[in-house]
Amino acid sequence: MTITGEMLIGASAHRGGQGGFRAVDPATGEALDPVFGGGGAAEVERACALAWAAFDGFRETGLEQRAAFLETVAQNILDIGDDLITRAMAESGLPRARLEGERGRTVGQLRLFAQVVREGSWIEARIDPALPARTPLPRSDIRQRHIPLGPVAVFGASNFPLAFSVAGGDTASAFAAGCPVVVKGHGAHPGTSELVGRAIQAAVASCGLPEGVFSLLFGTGNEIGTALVADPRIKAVGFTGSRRGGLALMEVASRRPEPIPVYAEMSSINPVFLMPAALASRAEALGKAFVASLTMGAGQFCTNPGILLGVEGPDLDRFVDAAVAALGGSTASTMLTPGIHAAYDAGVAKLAGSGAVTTLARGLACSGPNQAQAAFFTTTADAFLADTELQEEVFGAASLLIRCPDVAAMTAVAEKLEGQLTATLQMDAADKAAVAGLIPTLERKAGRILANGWPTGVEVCHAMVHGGPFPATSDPRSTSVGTLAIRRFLRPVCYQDLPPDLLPEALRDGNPLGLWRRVDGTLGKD
Ligand SMILES: NC(=O)C1=CN([C@@H]2O[C@H](COP(=O)(O)OP(=O)(O)OC[C@H]3O[C@@H](n4cnc5c(N)ncnc54)[C@H](OP(=O)(O)O)[C@@H]3O)[C@@H](O)[C@H]2O)C=CC1
Ligand SMILES: O=C(O)CCC(=O)C(=O)O
Repeated sequence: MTITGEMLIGASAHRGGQGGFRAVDPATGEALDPVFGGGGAAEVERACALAWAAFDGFRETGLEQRAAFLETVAQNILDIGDDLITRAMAESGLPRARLEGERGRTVGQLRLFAQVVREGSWIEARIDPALPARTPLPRSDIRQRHIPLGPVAVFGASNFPLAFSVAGGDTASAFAAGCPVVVKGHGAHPGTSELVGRAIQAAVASCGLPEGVFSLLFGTGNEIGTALVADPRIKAVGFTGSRRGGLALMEVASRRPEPIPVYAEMSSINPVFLMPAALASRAEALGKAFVASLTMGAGQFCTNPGILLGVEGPDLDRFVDAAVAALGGSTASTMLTPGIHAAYDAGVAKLAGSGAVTTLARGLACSGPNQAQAAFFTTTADAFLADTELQEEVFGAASLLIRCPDVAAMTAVAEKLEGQLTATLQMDAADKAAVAGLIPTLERKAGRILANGWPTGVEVCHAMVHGGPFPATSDPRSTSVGTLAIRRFLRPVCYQDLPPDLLPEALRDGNPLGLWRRVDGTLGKD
Protein backbone atom coordinates (compact mmCIF):
# COMPACT_ATOMS: atom_id res chain seq x y z
CA MET A 1 0.00 0.00 0.00
CA THR A 2 1.38 3.42 -0.96
CA ILE A 3 1.94 6.02 1.72
CA THR A 4 1.01 9.43 0.34
CA GLY A 5 1.56 11.79 3.27
CA GLU A 6 -2.09 12.82 3.33
CA MET A 7 -4.51 13.16 6.20
CA LEU A 8 -7.71 11.13 6.09
CA ILE A 9 -10.79 13.21 6.68
CA GLY A 10 -13.96 11.15 6.47
CA ALA A 11 -13.93 9.38 3.12
CA SER A 12 -11.35 11.68 1.53
CA ALA A 13 -7.58 12.07 1.62
CA HIS A 14 -6.26 15.58 2.03
CA ARG A 15 -2.79 17.09 1.93
CA GLY A 16 -2.26 19.59 4.72
CA GLY A 17 -0.69 22.92 3.94
CA GLN A 18 0.54 23.91 7.40
CA GLY A 19 4.16 22.83 7.18
CA GLY A 20 5.58 19.55 5.96
CA PHE A 21 7.42 16.97 8.01
CA ARG A 22 8.94 13.57 7.51
CA ALA A 23 9.35 10.61 9.83
CA VAL A 24 12.88 9.90 11.02
CA ASP A 25 14.42 6.44 11.24
CA PRO A 26 15.89 6.68 14.75
CA ALA A 27 18.38 3.89 14.02
CA THR A 28 20.07 5.87 11.25
CA GLY A 29 18.90 9.43 11.81
CA GLU A 30 17.70 9.41 8.17
CA ALA A 31 14.49 11.24 7.17
CA LEU A 32 11.97 8.94 5.49
CA ASP A 33 9.73 9.69 2.51
CA PRO A 34 7.12 10.91 1.88
CA VAL A 35 6.67 14.42 3.22
CA PHE A 36 3.51 14.68 5.33
CA GLY A 37 1.47 17.86 5.12
CA GLY A 38 0.46 19.15 8.56
CA GLY A 39 -3.12 20.22 9.14
CA GLY A 40 -4.57 23.19 10.95
CA ALA A 41 -7.87 24.72 12.02
CA ALA A 42 -9.63 23.99 8.70
CA GLU A 43 -8.90 20.27 8.90
CA VAL A 44 -9.96 20.09 12.56
CA GLU A 45 -13.21 21.86 11.62
CA ARG A 46 -13.94 19.46 8.75
CA ALA A 47 -13.09 16.29 10.71
CA CYS A 48 -15.17 17.37 13.73
CA ALA A 49 -18.12 18.46 11.60
CA LEU A 50 -18.14 15.05 9.90
CA ALA A 51 -17.74 13.24 13.23
CA TRP A 52 -20.66 15.14 14.70
CA ALA A 53 -22.81 14.47 11.65
CA ALA A 54 -21.99 10.76 11.94
CA PHE A 55 -22.64 10.47 15.66
CA ASP A 56 -26.40 9.93 15.88
CA GLY A 57 -26.35 7.39 13.06
CA PHE A 58 -23.29 5.51 14.32
CA ARG A 59 -24.47 5.29 17.91
CA GLU A 60 -27.67 3.55 16.89
CA THR A 61 -26.05 1.02 14.56
CA GLY A 62 -27.11 -2.51 15.41
CA LEU A 63 -24.75 -4.39 17.69
CA GLU A 64 -23.96 -6.88 14.93
CA GLN A 65 -23.08 -4.15 12.42
CA ARG A 66 -20.80 -2.39 14.87
CA ALA A 67 -19.08 -5.64 15.84
CA ALA A 68 -18.59 -6.51 12.18
CA PHE A 69 -17.03 -3.07 11.64
CA LEU A 70 -14.44 -3.72 14.38
CA GLU A 71 -13.66 -7.11 12.88
CA THR A 72 -13.30 -5.59 9.41
CA VAL A 73 -10.82 -3.03 10.74
CA ALA A 74 -8.83 -5.92 12.26
CA GLN A 75 -8.81 -7.89 9.01
CA ASN A 76 -7.90 -4.83 6.93
CA ILE A 77 -4.91 -4.22 9.20
CA LEU A 78 -3.75 -7.79 8.70
CA ASP A 79 -4.29 -7.44 4.94
CA ILE A 80 -1.75 -4.59 4.77
CA GLY A 81 0.79 -7.36 5.26
CA ASP A 82 4.49 -6.86 5.78
CA ASP A 83 4.47 -3.24 4.53
CA LEU A 84 2.98 -2.27 7.87
CA ILE A 85 5.69 -4.02 9.86
CA THR A 86 8.60 -2.73 7.78
CA ARG A 87 7.31 0.84 7.91
CA ALA A 88 6.75 0.65 11.68
CA MET A 89 10.26 -0.79 12.13
CA ALA A 90 11.77 2.07 10.15
CA GLU A 91 9.79 4.74 12.01
CA SER A 92 10.22 3.40 15.55
CA GLY A 93 13.49 1.48 15.68
CA LEU A 94 11.52 -1.36 17.28
CA PRO A 95 12.39 -4.90 16.14
CA ARG A 96 10.20 -7.03 13.85
CA ALA A 97 9.20 -9.57 16.51
CA ARG A 98 7.98 -6.86 18.84
CA LEU A 99 5.95 -5.17 16.09
CA GLU A 100 4.47 -8.43 14.84
CA GLY A 101 3.41 -9.15 18.43
CA GLU A 102 1.99 -5.67 18.73
CA ARG A 103 0.00 -6.11 15.51
CA GLY A 104 -1.42 -9.34 16.97
CA ARG A 105 -2.38 -7.48 20.13
CA THR A 106 -4.01 -4.67 18.12
CA VAL A 107 -6.06 -7.05 16.00
CA GLY A 108 -6.94 -9.20 19.03
CA GLN A 109 -8.07 -6.10 20.89
CA LEU A 110 -10.39 -5.05 18.05
CA ARG A 111 -11.86 -8.56 17.90
CA LEU A 112 -12.32 -8.69 21.66
CA PHE A 113 -14.25 -5.42 21.55
CA ALA A 114 -16.38 -6.89 18.74
CA GLN A 115 -17.36 -9.69 21.15
CA VAL A 116 -18.10 -7.14 23.85
CA VAL A 117 -20.33 -5.14 21.50
CA ARG A 118 -22.31 -8.26 20.48
CA GLU A 119 -22.75 -9.43 24.07
CA GLY A 120 -24.22 -6.04 24.99
CA SER A 121 -23.93 -6.01 28.79
CA TRP A 122 -21.98 -2.70 28.52
CA ILE A 123 -25.34 -1.05 27.81
CA GLU A 124 -26.16 -1.86 31.45
CA ALA A 125 -29.90 -1.83 30.83
CA ARG A 126 -31.96 -1.37 34.00
CA ILE A 127 -35.72 -1.37 34.30
CA ASP A 128 -37.70 -0.42 37.39
CA PRO A 129 -41.29 -1.05 36.30
CA ALA A 130 -44.03 1.33 37.37
CA LEU A 131 -45.72 0.64 40.71
CA PRO A 132 -49.03 2.46 40.26
CA ALA A 133 -50.51 1.01 43.45
CA ARG A 134 -47.55 1.91 45.69
CA THR A 135 -48.44 4.04 48.69
CA PRO A 136 -48.11 6.72 49.76
CA LEU A 137 -46.93 7.53 46.24
CA PRO A 138 -46.95 5.48 43.06
CA ARG A 139 -43.64 4.86 41.25
CA SER A 140 -43.11 5.85 37.63
CA ASP A 141 -41.73 3.46 35.02
CA ILE A 142 -37.98 4.19 35.12
CA ARG A 143 -35.49 2.72 32.66
CA GLN A 144 -31.79 3.31 32.10
CA ARG A 145 -29.22 2.51 29.46
CA HIS A 146 -25.74 3.76 28.58
CA ILE A 147 -25.14 5.77 25.44
CA PRO A 148 -21.85 6.95 23.91
CA LEU A 149 -20.51 10.39 24.87
CA GLY A 150 -19.94 11.67 21.33
CA PRO A 151 -16.93 12.11 19.05
CA VAL A 152 -13.63 11.23 20.77
CA ALA A 153 -10.19 12.74 20.10
CA VAL A 154 -7.48 10.08 20.32
CA PHE A 155 -3.77 10.92 20.55
CA GLY A 156 -1.57 8.14 19.17
CA ALA A 157 1.26 7.18 21.54
CA SER A 158 4.86 7.13 20.33
CA ASN A 159 5.86 3.95 22.16
CA PHE A 160 3.20 1.60 20.74
CA PRO A 161 2.87 2.57 17.06
CA LEU A 162 0.10 -0.01 16.63
CA ALA A 163 -1.52 -1.06 19.92
CA PHE A 164 -1.78 2.46 21.43
CA SER A 165 -2.02 4.40 18.21
CA VAL A 166 -4.48 4.93 15.33
CA ALA A 167 -6.40 1.64 15.81
CA GLY A 168 -5.21 1.05 19.37
CA GLY A 169 -7.12 0.54 22.59
CA ASP A 170 -8.55 4.06 22.80
CA THR A 171 -9.93 3.93 19.25
CA ALA A 172 -11.22 0.35 19.60
CA SER A 173 -13.05 1.09 22.85
CA ALA A 174 -14.47 4.37 21.54
CA PHE A 175 -15.77 2.67 18.37
CA ALA A 176 -17.20 -0.16 20.51
CA ALA A 177 -19.09 2.39 22.59
CA GLY A 178 -20.46 4.00 19.40
CA CYS A 179 -18.26 7.11 19.31
CA PRO A 180 -16.79 8.50 16.09
CA VAL A 181 -13.02 9.02 16.45
CA VAL A 182 -10.71 11.78 15.27
CA VAL A 183 -7.10 10.67 15.72
CA LYS A 184 -4.21 13.09 16.10
CA GLY A 185 -1.44 10.89 14.68
CA HIS A 186 1.92 10.88 16.46
CA GLY A 187 4.59 12.65 14.44
CA ALA A 188 7.06 9.83 15.12
CA HIS A 189 5.20 7.26 13.00
CA PRO A 190 3.05 9.03 10.41
CA GLY A 191 3.49 6.38 7.70
CA THR A 192 2.39 3.58 10.03
CA SER A 193 -0.52 5.81 11.05
CA GLU A 194 -1.58 6.45 7.47
CA LEU A 195 -1.51 2.74 6.61
CA VAL A 196 -3.68 1.85 9.61
CA GLY A 197 -5.88 4.90 9.02
CA ARG A 198 -6.58 3.74 5.46
CA ALA A 199 -7.53 0.30 6.82
CA ILE A 200 -10.10 1.96 9.09
CA GLN A 201 -11.33 4.29 6.35
CA ALA A 202 -11.93 1.31 4.05
CA ALA A 203 -13.80 -0.53 6.83
CA VAL A 204 -16.07 2.48 7.40
CA ALA A 205 -16.98 2.45 3.70
CA SER A 206 -17.42 -1.30 3.30
CA CYS A 207 -19.56 -1.54 6.44
CA GLY A 208 -21.88 1.19 5.17
CA LEU A 209 -21.16 3.58 8.05
CA PRO A 210 -21.24 7.38 7.83
CA GLU A 211 -17.87 8.70 6.65
CA GLY A 212 -17.33 10.87 9.74
CA VAL A 213 -16.92 7.81 11.97
CA PHE A 214 -13.15 8.17 11.48
CA SER A 215 -10.61 10.83 10.58
CA LEU A 216 -6.83 11.00 10.97
CA LEU A 217 -5.07 14.34 11.32
CA PHE A 218 -1.39 15.24 11.42
CA GLY A 219 0.28 18.41 12.52
CA THR A 220 3.55 19.72 13.80
CA GLY A 221 3.64 21.60 17.08
CA ASN A 222 0.81 21.48 19.60
CA GLU A 223 -1.63 23.58 17.61
CA ILE A 224 -3.70 20.87 15.97
CA GLY A 225 -4.04 18.79 19.14
CA THR A 226 -5.11 21.84 21.12
CA ALA A 227 -7.67 22.83 18.48
CA LEU A 228 -9.05 19.30 18.41
CA VAL A 229 -9.55 19.10 22.18
CA ALA A 230 -11.07 22.59 22.19
CA ASP A 231 -13.59 21.78 19.45
CA PRO A 232 -17.12 21.79 20.91
CA ARG A 233 -18.11 18.66 18.98
CA ILE A 234 -15.42 16.57 20.68
CA LYS A 235 -16.84 15.06 23.88
CA ALA A 236 -13.90 13.06 25.32
CA VAL A 237 -10.15 12.57 24.85
CA GLY A 238 -7.90 9.50 24.99
CA PHE A 239 -4.16 10.14 25.43
CA THR A 240 -0.98 8.22 26.27
CA GLY A 241 2.22 10.18 26.55
CA SER A 242 4.08 12.63 28.74
CA ARG A 243 2.81 14.17 31.94
CA ARG A 244 3.34 17.61 30.46
CA GLY A 245 1.31 16.79 27.36
CA GLY A 246 -1.48 15.13 29.33
CA LEU A 247 -1.71 18.06 31.75
CA ALA A 248 -1.77 20.56 28.88
CA LEU A 249 -4.66 18.76 27.22
CA MET A 250 -6.54 18.48 30.53
CA GLU A 251 -6.16 22.23 30.88
CA VAL A 252 -7.54 22.86 27.39
CA ALA A 253 -10.47 20.50 28.09
CA SER A 254 -11.31 22.08 31.43
CA ARG A 255 -11.29 25.62 30.03
CA ARG A 256 -13.86 24.88 27.34
CA PRO A 257 -17.31 26.39 27.86
CA GLU A 258 -18.35 22.73 28.10
CA PRO A 259 -15.50 20.89 29.86
CA ILE A 260 -15.00 17.27 28.80
CA PRO A 261 -13.26 14.22 30.29
CA VAL A 262 -9.64 13.60 29.31
CA TYR A 263 -8.44 10.05 29.84
CA ALA A 264 -4.70 10.61 29.93
CA GLU A 265 -2.22 7.91 30.82
CA MET A 266 0.93 9.78 31.69
CA SER A 267 3.59 8.85 34.17
CA SER A 268 4.37 5.92 36.42
CA ILE A 269 7.51 4.54 38.06
CA ASN A 270 5.98 1.17 38.96
CA PRO A 271 7.54 0.25 42.34
CA VAL A 272 8.79 -3.29 42.84
CA PHE A 273 8.90 -4.53 46.45
CA LEU A 274 11.67 -7.07 47.01
CA MET A 275 10.35 -8.80 50.12
CA PRO A 276 12.91 -10.33 52.52
CA ALA A 277 12.10 -14.03 52.14
CA ALA A 278 11.97 -13.76 48.36
CA LEU A 279 15.37 -12.07 48.36
CA ALA A 280 16.78 -14.72 50.70
CA SER A 281 15.65 -17.56 48.46
CA ARG A 282 16.28 -16.17 44.96
CA ALA A 283 18.19 -12.86 44.95
CA GLU A 284 20.28 -13.73 41.90
CA ALA A 285 17.34 -14.88 39.79
CA LEU A 286 15.41 -11.75 40.74
CA GLY A 287 18.36 -9.54 39.77
CA LYS A 288 18.53 -11.08 36.29
CA ALA A 289 14.76 -11.03 35.76
CA PHE A 290 14.60 -7.39 36.84
CA VAL A 291 17.16 -6.37 34.21
CA ALA A 292 15.31 -8.32 31.52
CA SER A 293 12.10 -6.42 32.34
CA LEU A 294 13.89 -3.07 32.65
CA THR A 295 15.73 -3.26 29.34
CA MET A 296 12.97 -4.83 27.20
CA GLY A 297 12.09 -2.46 24.33
CA ALA A 298 14.77 0.01 25.55
CA GLY A 299 12.62 0.43 28.65
CA GLN A 300 10.04 2.43 26.70
CA PHE A 301 6.99 1.21 28.58
CA CYS A 302 4.95 3.18 31.06
CA THR A 303 4.92 -0.05 33.09
CA ASN A 304 8.72 -0.16 33.30
CA PRO A 305 10.09 -1.01 36.80
CA GLY A 306 11.48 2.45 37.61
CA ILE A 307 12.03 1.94 41.34
CA LEU A 308 12.80 -1.05 43.55
CA LEU A 309 12.57 -1.25 47.33
CA GLY A 310 14.44 -3.76 49.48
CA VAL A 311 15.70 -4.16 53.05
CA GLU A 312 19.45 -3.54 53.49
CA GLY A 313 21.57 -6.65 54.01
CA PRO A 314 23.50 -9.43 52.30
CA ASP A 315 20.47 -10.71 50.36
CA LEU A 316 19.85 -7.28 48.84
CA ASP A 317 23.59 -7.11 48.04
CA ARG A 318 23.32 -10.41 46.16
CA PHE A 319 20.38 -9.00 44.19
CA VAL A 320 22.42 -5.90 43.35
CA ASP A 321 25.45 -7.92 42.25
CA ALA A 322 23.31 -10.02 39.89
CA ALA A 323 21.51 -6.98 38.50
CA VAL A 324 24.77 -5.05 38.03
CA ALA A 325 26.31 -7.98 36.16
CA ALA A 326 23.27 -8.38 33.88
CA LEU A 327 22.81 -4.68 33.25
CA GLY A 328 26.54 -4.09 32.71
CA GLY A 329 26.37 -6.56 29.80
CA SER A 330 23.19 -5.16 28.27
CA THR A 331 23.58 -3.68 24.81
CA ALA A 332 22.52 -0.12 24.10
CA SER A 333 19.18 0.09 22.25
CA THR A 334 17.74 2.56 19.82
CA MET A 335 15.04 4.75 21.32
CA LEU A 336 11.88 5.83 19.51
CA THR A 337 12.74 9.42 18.67
CA PRO A 338 15.63 11.85 19.09
CA GLY A 339 13.45 13.78 21.57
CA ILE A 340 12.74 10.73 23.74
CA HIS A 341 16.42 9.81 23.60
CA ALA A 342 17.45 13.31 24.69
CA ALA A 343 14.88 13.26 27.52
CA TYR A 344 16.26 9.89 28.70
CA ASP A 345 19.85 11.13 28.70
CA ALA A 346 18.82 14.26 30.60
CA GLY A 347 16.88 12.21 33.21
CA VAL A 348 19.80 9.83 33.70
CA ALA A 349 22.27 12.72 34.00
CA LYS A 350 20.04 14.35 36.61
CA LEU A 351 19.92 11.18 38.72
CA ALA A 352 23.65 10.57 38.30
CA GLY A 353 24.33 14.15 39.36
CA SER A 354 22.20 13.98 42.51
CA GLY A 355 24.26 13.98 45.69
CA ALA A 356 21.80 11.50 47.21
CA VAL A 357 22.14 8.93 44.42
CA THR A 358 24.91 6.45 43.58
CA THR A 359 25.32 4.95 40.11
CA LEU A 360 25.48 1.15 40.38
CA ALA A 361 25.84 0.23 36.71
CA ARG A 362 25.49 1.42 33.13
CA GLY A 363 24.88 -0.76 30.10
CA LEU A 364 27.34 -1.20 27.23
CA ALA A 365 28.36 1.86 25.25
CA CYS A 366 26.25 3.18 22.39
CA SER A 367 27.25 2.46 18.82
CA GLY A 368 24.70 4.44 16.82
CA PRO A 369 22.37 7.42 16.89
CA ASN A 370 19.58 7.66 19.47
CA GLN A 371 20.84 4.69 21.42
CA ALA A 372 20.49 4.57 25.19
CA GLN A 373 22.61 2.82 27.78
CA ALA A 374 20.60 1.24 30.57
CA ALA A 375 21.22 2.73 34.02
CA PHE A 376 20.86 1.42 37.58
CA PHE A 377 21.06 3.73 40.58
CA THR A 378 20.61 3.47 44.32
CA THR A 379 19.62 5.76 47.18
CA THR A 380 18.35 5.45 50.74
CA ALA A 381 14.76 5.55 51.96
CA ASP A 382 15.47 8.78 53.88
CA ALA A 383 16.97 10.48 50.81
CA PHE A 384 14.06 9.36 48.63
CA LEU A 385 11.52 10.64 51.13
CA ALA A 386 13.35 13.98 51.33
CA ASP A 387 13.53 14.64 47.58
CA THR A 388 10.33 14.49 45.55
CA GLU A 389 12.29 14.89 42.29
CA LEU A 390 13.60 11.34 42.75
CA GLN A 391 10.04 10.19 41.96
CA GLU A 392 10.10 11.69 38.46
CA GLU A 393 9.70 9.15 35.66
CA VAL A 394 12.80 8.66 33.50
CA PHE A 395 11.23 7.18 30.38
CA GLY A 396 13.59 4.39 29.31
CA ALA A 397 15.76 1.69 30.87
CA ALA A 398 16.70 3.50 34.11
CA SER A 399 15.81 2.33 37.60
CA LEU A 400 16.49 3.43 41.18
CA LEU A 401 16.92 0.98 44.08
CA ILE A 402 15.79 2.35 47.44
CA ARG A 403 17.62 0.72 50.33
CA CYS A 404 15.35 0.55 53.35
CA PRO A 405 16.34 -0.23 56.97
CA ASP A 406 13.29 -2.47 57.43
CA VAL A 407 9.88 -3.39 55.99
CA ALA A 408 8.27 -0.49 57.88
CA ALA A 409 10.45 1.91 55.87
CA MET A 410 9.31 0.21 52.64
CA THR A 411 5.73 0.95 53.66
CA ALA A 412 6.65 4.54 54.54
CA VAL A 413 8.14 5.03 51.07
CA ALA A 414 5.08 3.41 49.48
CA GLU A 415 2.87 5.88 51.34
CA LYS A 416 4.78 8.81 49.82
CA LEU A 417 4.59 7.58 46.24
CA GLU A 418 2.41 9.28 43.68
CA GLY A 419 -0.26 7.26 41.88
CA GLN A 420 1.04 4.31 39.85
CA LEU A 421 -0.10 2.02 37.07
CA THR A 422 1.38 -0.97 38.87
CA ALA A 423 2.92 -2.17 42.14
CA THR A 424 4.84 -5.44 42.09
CA LEU A 425 5.55 -7.78 44.99
CA GLN A 426 8.41 -10.26 44.82
CA MET A 427 7.38 -12.50 47.69
CA ASP A 428 7.63 -15.98 49.17
CA ALA A 429 5.23 -17.67 51.60
CA ALA A 430 7.14 -16.30 54.60
CA ASP A 431 6.54 -12.73 53.31
CA LYS A 432 2.75 -13.02 53.42
CA ALA A 433 2.22 -11.24 56.74
CA ALA A 434 4.39 -8.28 55.70
CA VAL A 435 2.70 -8.13 52.30
CA ALA A 436 -0.75 -8.16 53.91
CA GLY A 437 0.33 -5.01 55.76
CA LEU A 438 1.46 -3.34 52.53
CA ILE A 439 -1.57 -4.16 50.38
CA PRO A 440 -3.94 -1.45 51.70
CA THR A 441 -1.33 1.18 50.81
CA LEU A 442 -0.73 -0.34 47.39
CA GLU A 443 -4.47 -0.48 46.66
CA ARG A 444 -4.65 3.26 47.30
CA LYS A 445 -1.64 3.94 45.08
CA ALA A 446 -1.89 1.63 42.08
CA GLY A 447 -4.25 0.33 39.43
CA ARG A 448 -2.72 -3.17 39.33
CA ILE A 449 -0.95 -5.14 42.08
CA LEU A 450 1.03 -8.16 40.93
CA ALA A 451 2.96 -10.89 42.67
CA ASN A 452 6.10 -12.62 41.41
CA GLY A 453 5.92 -11.25 37.89
CA TRP A 454 7.14 -8.04 36.24
CA PRO A 455 4.89 -5.14 35.34
CA THR A 456 5.77 -4.86 31.65
CA GLY A 457 3.47 -6.70 29.23
CA VAL A 458 -0.16 -5.90 29.90
CA GLU A 459 -2.73 -8.61 29.15
CA VAL A 460 -5.73 -7.40 27.15
CA CYS A 461 -8.64 -9.07 28.92
CA HIS A 462 -11.83 -8.38 30.86
CA ALA A 463 -10.29 -7.99 34.34
CA MET A 464 -7.28 -5.84 33.38
CA VAL A 465 -6.78 -2.40 34.90
CA HIS A 466 -4.23 -0.24 33.13
CA GLY A 467 -4.88 2.90 35.09
CA GLY A 468 -4.36 4.32 38.54
CA PRO A 469 -4.42 7.53 40.57
CA PHE A 470 -2.77 10.70 39.24
CA PRO A 471 -0.24 11.06 37.65
CA ALA A 472 -0.51 7.50 36.34
CA THR A 473 -3.75 8.70 34.80
CA SER A 474 -6.00 11.73 34.92
CA ASP A 475 -8.99 9.65 36.06
CA PRO A 476 -8.44 6.79 38.50
CA ARG A 477 -11.89 5.35 37.79
CA SER A 478 -10.81 4.12 34.39
CA THR A 479 -8.57 1.74 32.46
CA SER A 480 -7.14 2.21 28.98
CA VAL A 481 -6.47 -1.51 28.41
CA GLY A 482 -9.03 -4.31 28.62
CA THR A 483 -12.72 -4.37 27.93
CA LEU A 484 -13.63 -2.08 30.84
CA ALA A 485 -12.02 0.70 28.75
CA ILE A 486 -15.36 1.07 26.95
CA ARG A 487 -16.85 2.65 30.10
CA ARG A 488 -14.77 5.80 29.59
CA PHE A 489 -16.85 6.72 26.58
CA LEU A 490 -20.35 5.99 27.89
CA ARG A 491 -22.86 7.79 30.09
CA PRO A 492 -26.18 6.73 31.60
CA VAL A 493 -29.49 8.11 30.34
CA CYS A 494 -32.76 7.53 32.20
CA TYR A 495 -36.19 7.33 30.54
CA GLN A 496 -39.12 7.99 32.86
CA ASP A 497 -42.63 7.05 31.71
CA LEU A 498 -41.75 7.27 28.01
CA PRO A 499 -44.32 5.72 25.65
CA PRO A 500 -43.11 2.15 24.91
CA ASP A 501 -42.67 2.78 21.20
CA LEU A 502 -40.33 5.72 21.92
CA LEU A 503 -38.04 3.65 24.14
CA PRO A 504 -34.73 2.41 22.70
CA GLU A 505 -34.82 -1.27 21.75
CA ALA A 506 -32.50 -2.16 24.60
CA LEU A 507 -35.16 -1.13 27.11
CA ARG A 508 -38.32 -2.39 25.48
CA ASP A 509 -40.57 -4.97 27.08
CA GLY A 510 -39.86 -8.49 25.85
CA ASN A 511 -36.09 -7.76 25.62
CA PRO A 512 -35.90 -7.78 21.80
CA LEU A 513 -32.07 -7.58 21.82
CA GLY A 514 -31.74 -10.49 24.28
CA LEU A 515 -29.55 -8.43 26.63
CA TRP A 516 -28.62 -9.03 30.24
CA ARG A 517 -30.82 -6.49 32.05
CA ARG A 518 -31.47 -5.62 35.70
CA VAL A 519 -35.24 -5.71 36.02
CA ASP A 520 -36.59 -4.57 39.38
CA GLY A 521 -33.14 -5.23 40.85
CA THR A 522 -32.65 -8.73 39.44
CA LEU A 523 -30.11 -9.43 36.69
CA GLY A 524 -31.39 -11.69 33.94
CA LYS A 525 -32.42 -11.92 30.31
CA ASP A 526 -36.08 -11.00 30.87
N1 LIG B 1 4.12 7.21 30.34
C1 LIG B 1 4.01 6.81 29.10
O1 LIG B 1 3.33 5.87 28.77
C2 LIG B 1 4.74 7.53 28.05
C3 LIG B 1 5.50 8.61 28.36
N2 LIG B 1 6.15 9.29 27.40
C4 LIG B 1 6.92 10.46 27.80
O2 LIG B 1 6.70 11.48 26.86
C5 LIG B 1 7.92 12.03 26.39
C6 LIG B 1 7.74 12.55 24.99
O3 LIG B 1 7.19 11.54 24.19
P1 LIG B 1 5.93 11.72 23.27
O4 LIG B 1 5.48 10.37 22.93
O5 LIG B 1 6.21 12.58 22.13
O6 LIG B 1 4.81 12.34 24.21
P2 LIG B 1 4.14 13.77 24.23
O7 LIG B 1 3.29 13.79 25.43
O8 LIG B 1 5.14 14.83 24.09
O9 LIG B 1 3.23 13.80 22.92
C7 LIG B 1 2.17 12.89 22.72
C8 LIG B 1 1.14 13.50 21.79
O10 LIG B 1 0.49 14.58 22.46
C9 LIG B 1 0.62 15.79 21.73
N3 LIG B 1 0.89 16.87 22.68
C10 LIG B 1 1.85 16.90 23.61
N4 LIG B 1 1.79 18.06 24.30
C11 LIG B 1 0.77 18.76 23.78
C12 LIG B 1 0.22 20.04 24.05
N5 LIG B 1 0.73 20.84 24.99
N6 LIG B 1 -0.82 20.47 23.32
C13 LIG B 1 -1.33 19.69 22.34
N7 LIG B 1 -0.84 18.48 22.02
C14 LIG B 1 0.19 18.01 22.73
C15 LIG B 1 1.82 15.57 20.84
O11 LIG B 1 1.67 16.39 19.71
P3 LIG B 1 2.91 17.20 19.10
O12 LIG B 1 3.80 16.16 18.56
O13 LIG B 1 2.28 18.07 18.12
O14 LIG B 1 3.52 17.93 20.26
C16 LIG B 1 1.72 14.09 20.52
O15 LIG B 1 0.81 13.88 19.47
C17 LIG B 1 8.88 10.88 26.56
O16 LIG B 1 10.19 11.29 26.67
C18 LIG B 1 8.39 10.24 27.81
O17 LIG B 1 8.93 10.90 28.91
C19 LIG B 1 6.03 8.90 26.09
C20 LIG B 1 5.29 7.81 25.72
C21 LIG B 1 4.58 7.02 26.68
O1 LIG C 1 3.11 -2.71 28.63
C1 LIG C 1 2.05 -2.54 27.99
O2 LIG C 1 1.53 -3.44 27.36
C2 LIG C 1 1.38 -1.20 27.99
C3 LIG C 1 2.32 -0.14 28.38
C4 LIG C 1 1.82 1.22 28.09
O3 LIG C 1 0.66 1.51 28.19
C5 LIG C 1 2.79 2.22 27.70
O4 LIG C 1 3.98 1.94 27.76
O5 LIG C 1 2.40 3.30 27.30
